[in-house]
Amino acid sequence: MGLALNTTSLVPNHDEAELFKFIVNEGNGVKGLADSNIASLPPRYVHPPNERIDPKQVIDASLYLAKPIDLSGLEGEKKGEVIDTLCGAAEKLGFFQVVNHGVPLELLERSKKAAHSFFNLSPEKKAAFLKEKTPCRRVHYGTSFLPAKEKSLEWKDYLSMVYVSDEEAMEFWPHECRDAVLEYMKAANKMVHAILSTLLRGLGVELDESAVTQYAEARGVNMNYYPICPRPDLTVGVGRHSDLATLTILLQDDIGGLFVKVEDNGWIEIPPVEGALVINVGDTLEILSNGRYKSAEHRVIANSTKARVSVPLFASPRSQTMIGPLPGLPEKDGKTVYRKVKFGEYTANYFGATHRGKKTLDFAKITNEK
Ligand SMILES: COc1cc(/C=C/C(=O)SCCNC(=O)CCNC(=O)[C@H](O)C(C)(C)COP(=O)(O)OP(=O)(O)OC[C@H]2O[C@@H](n3cnc4c(N)ncnc43)[C@H](O)[C@@H]2OP(=O)(O)O)ccc1O
Ligand SMILES: O=C(O)CCC(=O)C(=O)O
Ligand SMILES: [Fe+2]
Repeated sequence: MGLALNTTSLVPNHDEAELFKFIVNEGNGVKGLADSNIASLPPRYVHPPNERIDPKQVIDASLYLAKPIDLSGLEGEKKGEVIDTLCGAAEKLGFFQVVNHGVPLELLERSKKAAHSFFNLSPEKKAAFLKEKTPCRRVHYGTSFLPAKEKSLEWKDYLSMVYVSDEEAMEFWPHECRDAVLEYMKAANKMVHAILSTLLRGLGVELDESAVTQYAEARGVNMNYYPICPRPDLTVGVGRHSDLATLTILLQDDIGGLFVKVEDNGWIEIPPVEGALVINVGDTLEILSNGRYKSAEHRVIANSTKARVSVPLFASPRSQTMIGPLPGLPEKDGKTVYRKVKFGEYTANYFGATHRGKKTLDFAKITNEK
């Protein structure tokens, strides 16, 4: 369907329902809107000023962000230093970047290209993966986070793929990206295990290898697409949130726009570094660590000159796995910050409400600390 857009005024008076149908229900996405050469931002994309980043809030990243960590050091004589840096970064900011991570750089390039290939498909082809139409509930395409519940929409389309088996992925994931995504996901396994094992052991409690494995045995990959935006200053790419999983491994391109919250309502940008992967602590790891490692609040801004892609890989427990502070930690810490919850229940709560910073953690937080 074509969409008649008023391209003259700053915030045109679109018919909101028609716009929603075009973007969300018919699967044109925000890319479909951007491709119709809008010169201004529809009101549904305008976020309140307190949800946008004021440049005055942006702080020098080097005050908080460690230099990219060379993971090859985990196997050499500097092992102790690398372990301390990883644990320190997870504790202080909850975000860090890694290089020499073992994932071939050529695969990172192919994964970013695969994301462009998928989002450049015709709206009809992408719409075949909408939640209501997809032949497999573990793969779906969408826009924003929870469009039906959100007052203001995010300037982002996404494809979400939860991995269960090669057979399912080969049959149901979009052909344009499935091979690169599967290879990327598998090539990252060793790194994911090494980072998680290091962080959990850094907590100083007894832990066997199977415990490390069970907290990161499930895999999901998203591909995010942020089209060129006429007014990035008025909207958001992804709203303030913390991630659900144990660890997120984020592949970003060279455009930038990912910001992490620090003290006093300041925000730092995670700058694109060629060949590096961004790692962040998710809610699950904050819970497992009894609050020691920080599931940092982050968000993405849109861009007025280039379309951005990112490919987050989520490592999490299976839905039936119970998550709570690791045995021995509450005793060691002298307090219990989180209760035990089934990961599937935590997931349902996470996806049940719109982005609201770190509020998702309240579901498992013990309010009167014991
Ligand atoms: C979009 O904008 C975003 C997103 C985000 C943040 C994103 C994330 O952090 S995503 C993290 C990964 N994604 C998810 O977990 C998606 C949420 N999950 C679900 O909706 C469901 O878990 C499901 C994927 C739809 C599966 O549901 P269901 O089929 O009901 O699952 P189960 O009953 O648990 O399992 C059925 C069956 O399958 C087996 N199984 C399930 N998962 C796995 C797995 N990962 N690996 C292997 N096997 C699996 C399970 O064992 C069951 O088998 P049975 O034989 O027992 O039947 C942030 C910001 C944004 O803007
Ligand atoms: O695009 C990015 O850089 C981050 C996206 C994100 O935070 C997410 O998908 O959870
Ligand atoms: Fe995120």
